[in-house]
Amino acid sequence: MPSHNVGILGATGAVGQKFIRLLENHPWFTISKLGASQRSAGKKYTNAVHWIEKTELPRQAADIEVSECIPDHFQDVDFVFSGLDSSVAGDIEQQFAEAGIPVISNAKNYRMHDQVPLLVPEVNPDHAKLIKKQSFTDDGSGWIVTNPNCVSVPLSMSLKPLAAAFGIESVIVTSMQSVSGAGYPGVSSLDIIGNVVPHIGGEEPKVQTESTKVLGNLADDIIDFNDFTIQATAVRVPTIEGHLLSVAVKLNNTPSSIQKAEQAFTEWDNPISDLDLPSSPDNPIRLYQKERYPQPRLHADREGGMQTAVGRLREGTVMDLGYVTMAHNTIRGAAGGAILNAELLVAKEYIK
Ligand SMILES: NC(=O)C1=CN([C@@H]2O[C@H](COP(=O)(O)OP(=O)(O)OC[C@H]3O[C@@H](n4cnc5c(N)ncnc54)[C@H](OP(=O)(O)O)[C@@H]3O)[C@@H](O)[C@H]2O)C=CC1
Ligand SMILES: N[C@@H](CC(=O)OP(=O)(O)O)C(=O)O
Repeated sequence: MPSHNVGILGATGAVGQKFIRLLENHPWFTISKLGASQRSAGKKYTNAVHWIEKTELPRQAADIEVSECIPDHFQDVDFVFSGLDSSVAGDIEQQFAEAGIPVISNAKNYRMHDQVPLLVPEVNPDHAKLIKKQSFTDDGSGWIVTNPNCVSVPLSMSLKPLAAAFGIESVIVTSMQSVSGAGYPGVSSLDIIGNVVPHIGGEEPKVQTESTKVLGNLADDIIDFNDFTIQATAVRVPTIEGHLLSVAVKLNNTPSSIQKAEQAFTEWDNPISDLDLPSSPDNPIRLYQKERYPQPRLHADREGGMQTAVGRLREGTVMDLGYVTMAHNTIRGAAGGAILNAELLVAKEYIK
């Protein structure tokens, strides 16, 4: 696979740092530009960033001079990843796409746009075709692809096998979200230590819509959203990484036994397994049988933080099934998910 030069917008943020760590020694992508706000521009990355990753700041990134997020400064990259703050991501990402620089974004701004794929490679790889409908540039060179919110990722991944086997009518989900989801410095320690905060601003509407787009059907260049309904409650809990979701689901066709529901997970075929993408987990969904699993501290890092865990699968009393699911919010739910999207788009030759 040819090597690609990439830029990172929002490189100094919590998600930007995760991009830098995950791209160290990436076989296809080399970081050549880093962008952040005026506050950081002109400084060496090592002096601009407050590094919060457990691993050493990669040498190659440490010495890069941070640029403002202006397309002219990024002319030598093949595409950019965006971990920008959503208050600025909309305008900046549009400017890059209009300048003919593809944007693989983790921000929420374009997720629900008609022509923007909301991609989870194992769930809706075909939605990438929407790229060709975008009109940021006359020649189609600039476009935007997004990944879903860090709750919508494990929700979509875990619903996919059930949707394929039984169809989904409705979902009730409660997400127990780790503090890293709020970035750095994030939630005040006085609010979260020894406590649970039963509200995360703006989160529930995203969770209630994004997975119906991800699980929608693309026909004639239009996504027909899946018609299941979702009721979401988003809660901040004092874990550090890994969002754990409690899910209850009503299906169109009730499985005849819990074993049939288990089979939906264990026999589900990963549609991109043949592509051998560098960040692709061997087992994108792991079904745990132990009643006390999955747990954020024990399992969020499995398969490089790219695996979605499912457990406590059981018959429901009000709905058909209950289960829990969990994924690493800043890897699978953010930077790692965006990198997997980029790998898919290289393999499918949207990025040349
Ligand atoms: N944390 C998480 O788990 C997840 C986060 N996200 C999303 O990812 C994005 C980033 O989140 P996070 O990393 O936590 O946020 P941070 O606040 O940690 O980082 C924001 C980044 O945006 C840059 N920035 C801010 N203002 C400007 C500006 N005017 N021009 C250019 N760059 C600017 C900052 O640069 P500087 O340092 O110079 O200020 C910094 O690099 C958000 O959209 C968030 O919603 C999505 C999923 C999960
Ligand atoms: N709101 C999420 C993180 C986030 O920034 O989500 P989004 O990418 O949808 O804005 C959390 O707190 O865990």
